[in-house]
Amino acid sequence: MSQSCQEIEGKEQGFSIDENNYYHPNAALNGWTIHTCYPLAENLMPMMGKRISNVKPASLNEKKRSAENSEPESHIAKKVRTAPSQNLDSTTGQVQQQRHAQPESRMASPSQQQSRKPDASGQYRIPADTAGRISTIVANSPNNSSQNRRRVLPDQVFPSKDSVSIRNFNTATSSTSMHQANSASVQGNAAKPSRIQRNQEEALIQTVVYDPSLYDNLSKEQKKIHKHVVHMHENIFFTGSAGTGKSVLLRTLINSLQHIHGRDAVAITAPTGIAACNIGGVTIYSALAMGRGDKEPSVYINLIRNNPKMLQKINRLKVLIIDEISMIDARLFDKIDHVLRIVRLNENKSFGGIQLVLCGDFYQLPPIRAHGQDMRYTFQAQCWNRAVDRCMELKTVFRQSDQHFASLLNELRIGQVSSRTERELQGLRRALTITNNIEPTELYPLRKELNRANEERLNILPGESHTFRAVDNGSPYLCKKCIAPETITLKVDAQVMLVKNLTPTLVNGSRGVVVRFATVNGKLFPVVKFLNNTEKVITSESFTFESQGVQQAQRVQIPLILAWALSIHKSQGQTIECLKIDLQSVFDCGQAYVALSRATSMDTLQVLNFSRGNVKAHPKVAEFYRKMASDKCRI
Ligand SMILES: Nc1ncnc2c1ncn2[C@@H]1O[C@H](COP(=O)(O)OP(=O)(O)OP(=O)(O)O)[C@@H](O)[C@H]1O
Repeated sequence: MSQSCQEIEGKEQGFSIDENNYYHPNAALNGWTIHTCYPLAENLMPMMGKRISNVKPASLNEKKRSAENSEPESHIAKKVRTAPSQNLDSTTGQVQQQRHAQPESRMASPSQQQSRKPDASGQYRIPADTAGRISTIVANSPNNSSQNRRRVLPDQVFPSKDSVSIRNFNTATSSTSMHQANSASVQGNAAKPSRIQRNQEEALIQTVVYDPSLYDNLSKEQKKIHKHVVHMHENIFFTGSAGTGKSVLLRTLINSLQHIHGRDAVAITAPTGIAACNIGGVTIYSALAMGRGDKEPSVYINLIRNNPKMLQKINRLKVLIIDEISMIDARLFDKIDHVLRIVRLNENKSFGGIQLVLCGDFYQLPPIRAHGQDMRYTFQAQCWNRAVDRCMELKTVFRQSDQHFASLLNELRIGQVSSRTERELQGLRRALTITNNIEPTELYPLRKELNRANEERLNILPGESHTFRAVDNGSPYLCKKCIAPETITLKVDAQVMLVKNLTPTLVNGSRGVVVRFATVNGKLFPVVKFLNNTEKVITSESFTFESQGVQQAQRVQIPLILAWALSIHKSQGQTIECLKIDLQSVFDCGQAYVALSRATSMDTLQVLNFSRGNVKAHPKVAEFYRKMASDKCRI
């Protein structure tokens, strides 16, 4: 009896295992070398460094194998993580052309047998359990082209003709292991790779390590969107009210997509610096070298064509992620579509064939538009219907556990506030109690209001002032747009907010209070105690600005802003524990909703000047969501 995993893994790939557990590679695979073995890999370890040609794996203990077969996925994953990496040192041969071999019994499981048949769309699926167990990398192209590589995630679907790179992504040590495999390859005996090949491999190694905990922590509805984006490669717009976990899902998608396609193939963008910073991206304008986005498409097309580096960068893109899509003007969206189709020489495909992942809530802040321009949401763009395959809506609110508060916020979202809700919100005028020496963050619609509020609070503090000046390089225009201020004056007890991710727990938006100043390398820096009780010396960080693929400006400054008061604009996308909002001068659609929905509970929310009159939702948005609901686009 001979079974081939060809059907599971891709058309031209595969090997057979006969009844004696001998591996018989297909002709196309003859000569490939196994480099890295992770899980279940006691049986594969002896194969490392050997070419696939009648290699006999170490025999498996049948009992153990059947026990493993019945183990849940998470157990398997644990094994993966603890696979002994020192064994990898023995690897020799070609780079990362590796083969996964599974025991016969596993391959014959009913779910996998099922998976050998293409689904309705003619694609093949690696079942979740198989993907979790797969341990090595496969490349079936003798050219060893990195384009032929893809990572397999649980339940991933892929076209049968694809070359599939299978790698255990469950291990945090995977990049190290790849590196080991790679360096081992340099010692290889057979076809020693050239420097160019090695560079290509190095580029591949830069790929992102998959973090399984991100996916595991998603809710069912979030996982469903993940599947449509990552495994079905659809152009998706996903939405949901504030606090439904859009950003959390987006971060997971970014991790998965970068892991699969490589870092450079995924553009992570947002319309504003702070929103981009929130997801570790750049503004859409800088990602696509579109300046302020106010010129004709032909200008950008020429600019990109005349910049080989930028052209290469854009041609390499496989996914374009745009967060806070509600703030992108329809005209800009159409312009991006036009430019990408032309520069990528793929005029017939929306966005030049790049997969779109759009995220946001159109009930929140409206598009950034030039003075006097009419409001046009992205869904009003000419290319919207053509470009977006599916709209999906998250329904479970995580930010507010109090259902009453969540439904009250929903009234604000759609701009239909009952008189009872109005009374309730007007009753939130009382002052809040101060915890941990951190006072409520105040939100204002206008920048001048918040600057005034911050300065007033700083002036009241008795201590000595310390001013930190940025060191700028390059374009002053870009430096001015930096999220970190040109100068910031601090005193002990000043309330501050981080504007850069420093550690997994101290991220952009983390708030704290300056507790003292400390000298580091002869310079004075503030020591901040954050809400989570972590104390950290905040030293200077570099903020860089890229345009057309090259760095245009750099600002070196401590990544802090005063945070007694913030603009509603800057607050979008944040969760704020203790909040004071003055709605007197709100002027735009969605502002009141965005401001109030930052709060986690009514107990930690103070609202001044609330009236039904200053809650606005745009009728076009309401119509769009009504249509979406009637099209049954939601989850
Ligand atoms: N699957 C989940 N399980 C538990 N908590 C979650 C989950 N997803 C998100 N959260 C939590 O919900 C809160 C809001 O999440 P997030 O900021 O991603 O929401 P959002 O939809 O992007 O909100 P906004 O539209 O206001 O930017 C965060 O505290 C986050 O940790």
